[in-house]
Amino acid sequence: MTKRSPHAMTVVIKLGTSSIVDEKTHEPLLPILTLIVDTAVKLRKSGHRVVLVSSGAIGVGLRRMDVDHRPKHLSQLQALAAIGQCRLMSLWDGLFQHLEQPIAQILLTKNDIADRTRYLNAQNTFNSLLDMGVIPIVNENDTLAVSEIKFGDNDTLSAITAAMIHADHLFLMTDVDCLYDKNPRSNPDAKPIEVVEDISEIVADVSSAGSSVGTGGMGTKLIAARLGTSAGVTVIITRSSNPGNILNIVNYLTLQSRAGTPDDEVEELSLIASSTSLNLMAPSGPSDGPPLHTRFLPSSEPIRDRHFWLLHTLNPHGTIYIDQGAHRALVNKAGLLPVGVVDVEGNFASHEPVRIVVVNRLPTPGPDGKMRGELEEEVGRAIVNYASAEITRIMGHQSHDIEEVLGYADSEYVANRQHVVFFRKDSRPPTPVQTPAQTPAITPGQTPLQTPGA
Ligand SMILES: N[C@@H](CCC(=O)OP(=O)(O)O)C(=O)O
Repeated sequence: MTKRSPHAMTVVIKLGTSSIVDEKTHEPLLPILTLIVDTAVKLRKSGHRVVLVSSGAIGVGLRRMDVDHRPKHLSQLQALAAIGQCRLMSLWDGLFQHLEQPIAQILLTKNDIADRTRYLNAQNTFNSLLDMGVIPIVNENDTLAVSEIKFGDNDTLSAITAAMIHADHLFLMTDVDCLYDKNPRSNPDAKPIEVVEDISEIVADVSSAGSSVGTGGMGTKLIAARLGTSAGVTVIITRSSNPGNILNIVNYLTLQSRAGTPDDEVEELSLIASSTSLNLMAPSGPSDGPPLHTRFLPSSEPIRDRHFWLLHTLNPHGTIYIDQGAHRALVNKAGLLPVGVVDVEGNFASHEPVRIVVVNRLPTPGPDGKMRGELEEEVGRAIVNYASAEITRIMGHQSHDIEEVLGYADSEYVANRQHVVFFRKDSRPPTPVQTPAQTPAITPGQTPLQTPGA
């Protein structure tokens, strides 16, 4: 087992398909992979815990089978992923082997972690591997995943992984340095966005699509940033062709977080930096400081563990509409009583996750100033004590009537308070990923962000 340094950070590095294989030839991009391996091992040697989230199975499979284009059929994609994943891992293992760094493969589907026990098992396995000094390499289990149980893109998978293991930093490596306030290609005065404090305040131009072999793009990175920061992870977008930036940024952030700590500790960190051939005092960015990147600051009230799991890893099976009184009661820590339920949608069983939507029946002025009779807002998620058919029968009733209505009463609550979780402003789930042409701005707000591709 490796002894943990007091300054050890847990760092997740996500590499998309376009950083792993050439977009046209699908040949592995060995220079980038080698530099990532070098960086990951240096981080390990500095005492940090490292997880790689590596796409590329389908890309490597395309090369192996000499197929030019990503096929449309799911079973063909899954077959290519099965072919490519073992070659991808053998590529990583070969490179890490040179530096005597053990690795492990973890393949996940959303279904694997929707079950609480399996989620905890995955978390324990990650922790054991990290304690053993191993670098886990994660990918979606493409061969098994169908749309209902898919994370969909590895940006989201990396954010869920980072949240699960309480990572300090998540690096989303991409083909641009950072986000800009304007498109830098057409606006020479475009300024890099270095720090994003509140992701819900920004409008993102997400027209930078993913590569022709991957599924992600800048839109999914912002979604991942929202997920990661809500769980207390600092999310960083930086250029994948220069993985050495990761070391500089981690050391910069470590020093920054220890500002005001005794000199001997800072000296120790500087020694770590110099042992990894870094000169913290010599900036490689455009101004004093770390290399160019966009850093999304973590929430000061992170949603972790059970609450994160409930909000983000479960696909809701239906919706319960509640009135404002029930909402107030939930906010004040009471359970959800049937009397506060006004409608039910979907077909779900007891103990399944559902959306909680508050219905405001009082006429209220809409954003355009016009009065609206009814406003609905999804406020959170819950695991219910009753099935949809049962809730439809008991809604609007007092709890003491449940037995009379159903013939039995398993609980006085439709959902116990500890099984209800509310979204915070920064953690509301995003709308499903759409194609770039359809993708709207992520959140209405003040600051437009752009990428050079936009
Ligand atoms: N799991 C898939 C990759 C998913 C995907 O396309 O992710 P990305 O390249 O990050 O947009 C694979 O290994 O090919």
